[in-house]
Amino acid sequence: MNNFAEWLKQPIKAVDKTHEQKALARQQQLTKPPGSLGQLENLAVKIASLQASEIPDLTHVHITVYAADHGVMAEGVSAFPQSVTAAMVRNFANGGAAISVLAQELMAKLDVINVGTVEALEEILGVLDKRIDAGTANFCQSSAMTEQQCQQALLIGRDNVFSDIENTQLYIAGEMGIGNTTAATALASVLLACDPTDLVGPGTGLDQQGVQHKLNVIRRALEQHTTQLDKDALTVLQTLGGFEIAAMAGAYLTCAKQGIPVLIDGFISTVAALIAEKIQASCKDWFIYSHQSAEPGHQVVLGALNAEPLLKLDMRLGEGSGAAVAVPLLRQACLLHNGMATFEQANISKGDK
Ligand SMILES: O=C(O)c1ccc[n+]([C@@H]2O[C@H](COP(=O)([O-])O)[C@@H](O)[C@H]2O)c1
Ligand SMILES: Cc1cc2nc[nH]c2cc1C
Repeated sequence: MNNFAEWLKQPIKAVDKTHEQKALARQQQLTKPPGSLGQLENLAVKIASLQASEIPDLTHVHITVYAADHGVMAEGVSAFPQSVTAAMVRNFANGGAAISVLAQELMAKLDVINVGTVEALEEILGVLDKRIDAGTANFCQSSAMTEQQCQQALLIGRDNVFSDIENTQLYIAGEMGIGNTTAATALASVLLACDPTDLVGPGTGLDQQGVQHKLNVIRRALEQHTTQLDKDALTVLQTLGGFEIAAMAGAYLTCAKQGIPVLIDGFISTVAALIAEKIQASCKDWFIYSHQSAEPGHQVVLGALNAEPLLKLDMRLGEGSGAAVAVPLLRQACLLHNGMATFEQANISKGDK
């Protein structure tokens, strides 16, 4: 049995129902009309049960941005050139990207991992070089990844979760990869058995004509790989995915196996969550969905996962930025849960009902 197969077969950790009940009971005792903190109550209960704790705590957030390039960029599927992926890796490390700014404010640990940019980057302080290849292959011509590459990418995500697991109270995976909305759209349309028209969108900013071309490219790829795409989720991932998408799926599965709550970001991150869920269904018990991105397919994928995103801000940046923006809400939900007085403590009547 190799490393990968052993990891894959490890079960997903069961969520602690006792702490869910305890947290629900506490919410009923806090000095507020029951339910008046709305979704913040559900969030606190969810985090308390995922952390199996009476005092849910999100001081230590681990954010990892996975960056990679996509062979399908040869078909002209993005408003931006491929070189932006590598340039943004430098920007993450220099502190100038949105996620760099947000992570600093949250006092989160920020990792940047190069899983496969076309450009072989110089050694950059703050960037982990785990480059599998110079981008994936163009999935209009062949499978995006070999089986071995796909496994390697999943395990990069696994290893990143383990790298700071003792300190991690919440994990966020972000991505950077010009062209990756094409890969994510193709993956989701296969995994959800829907037409790519229902999912395809502008990504970084294609016009209507560009979106139509992107749709045609995706259709061509789906026709080319019909036999492969009829197989399991791992084969679908290998055929149409990206290194960063596979790494995120590997990280999500590992969090769910080890019992670490995950805050999911935008469209591409949610497609990685869908892949993880297709591999081991109960992993989604560990997921919290931060926001609904402006990319039209996101709503569809969230719906398929029965997910209720916390925010809808028309963001469509990726990098884990939407998830980072939602962290203060989660923290405030925990603060209220832990810090508010009970009716008994404050000597206030609970009312008749
Ligand atoms: O997170 C999202 O919902 C999202 C929606 C659209 C685009 N993006 C980001 O934009 C890049 C992919 O867009 P594109 O048009 O090059 O496929 C990639 O780096 C993503 O992080 C991200
Ligand atoms: C500038 C830029 C920054 C990004 N961050 C995530 N995806 C991105 C795409 C572009 C184009």
